Amino acid sequence: MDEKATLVIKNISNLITMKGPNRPRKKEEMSEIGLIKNGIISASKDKIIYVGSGDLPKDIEIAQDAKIINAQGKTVTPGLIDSHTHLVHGGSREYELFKKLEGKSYLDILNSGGGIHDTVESTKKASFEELLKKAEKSLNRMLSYGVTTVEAKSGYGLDDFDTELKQLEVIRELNRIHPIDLVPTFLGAHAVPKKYQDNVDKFVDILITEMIPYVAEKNLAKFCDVFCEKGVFSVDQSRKILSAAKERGLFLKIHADEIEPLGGAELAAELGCVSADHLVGASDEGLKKMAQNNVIATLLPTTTFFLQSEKYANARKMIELGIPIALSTDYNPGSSPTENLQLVMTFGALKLHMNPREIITSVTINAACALKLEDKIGSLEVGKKADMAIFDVPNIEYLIYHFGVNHTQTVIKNGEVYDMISVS
Ligand SMILES: O=C(O)CC1=NCN=C1
Ligand SMILES: [Zn+2]
Repeated sequence: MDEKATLVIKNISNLITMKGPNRPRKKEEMSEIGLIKNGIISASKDKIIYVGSGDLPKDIEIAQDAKIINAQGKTVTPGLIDSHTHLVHGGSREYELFKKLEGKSYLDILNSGGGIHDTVESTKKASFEELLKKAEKSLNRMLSYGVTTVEAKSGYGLDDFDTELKQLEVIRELNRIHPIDLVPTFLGAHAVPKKYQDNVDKFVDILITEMIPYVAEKNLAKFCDVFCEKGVFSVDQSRKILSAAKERGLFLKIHADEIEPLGGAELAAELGCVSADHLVGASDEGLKKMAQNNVIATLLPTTTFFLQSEKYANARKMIELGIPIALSTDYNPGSSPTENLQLVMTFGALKLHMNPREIITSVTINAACALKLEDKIGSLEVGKKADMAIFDVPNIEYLIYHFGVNHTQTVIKNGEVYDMISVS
């Protein structure tokens, strides 16, 4: 073999490879995680060159300056993937939490001019540098949780296109300077701007004729997303926006049926969205159509928790129907102010009743598929990116069970080693 090993992780008590087809895993496949006991994995620079058990084959030469890590008693997984975040934003909305505790709903606050509109103001006022520094701090936290790829949306400029573009340019700069790989999503249709409250269709036209063509032409986003929700964008308006984006070559995502069962799941199936996200209120009909059209369900249980709802997305029904599940933080200042994807995994168990293997699948290969990156990441197989997390836990069950703390010992990103302090 001509590539020298620059990294070897050996004596891995639990090596979770996620070996399998490079497509969204569904039903029982979600419980097949490619576990190797006493595993060994090796990389040459940023690519995986060997995965197995025991020792490296004799024909693999180890470079003089290779990093050798002993993972006895540890669990190694593919780098975790957070496939739905509002990473780049100004300000914060801690005061909103206490309004909700007084009984105000998320939509009450939004429709009375607060919520997303407050973050729009803060993001508009924030400089490029301030947004970059704030997002960089969150990315460092995400890396510390074992996350190696993150989707990041615009959506706090709305009709102020310069602010939408500022967000997308911050994401592009973060991609250049930070180890984590970011995937940009245009979410100009995140809320109806105040000045278009009485003429929503006018704003829809501006999105379709001006913003989306520009974002697509400048290659500033891979996905287009829309907040399809009662009092935000209707199914028809969402259809127009996403259809225009599809015509311009963007892949599609949709915030669907987060609070009210509007028909976002049905629309996701109709348009061939890569993923439909939230789905707390999704209809049985909509879920069936998603299954028939291979739409991934990206579930965001910490959002449901933070909105103090007792009704969680019906993950068990979705898995039964054959819908692939991804899990994500939905990190944002209003409804899920946490970067902790490990905590989301615990919610996957306690609130979505998923088993530990389904949960690992949902933050690795299925999340990679939700970003159309399954050929590069999401499993530990020869030729894929050397993106891995070493958790200081005896097995994946412990990673999910001992919650609210950070179990990461080391993160490997593109073959580079980032040691974290971890107390299991
Ligand atoms: O409130 C926010 O800033 C983010 C969000 N968009 C749709 N649901 C939550
Ligand atoms: Zn969201």
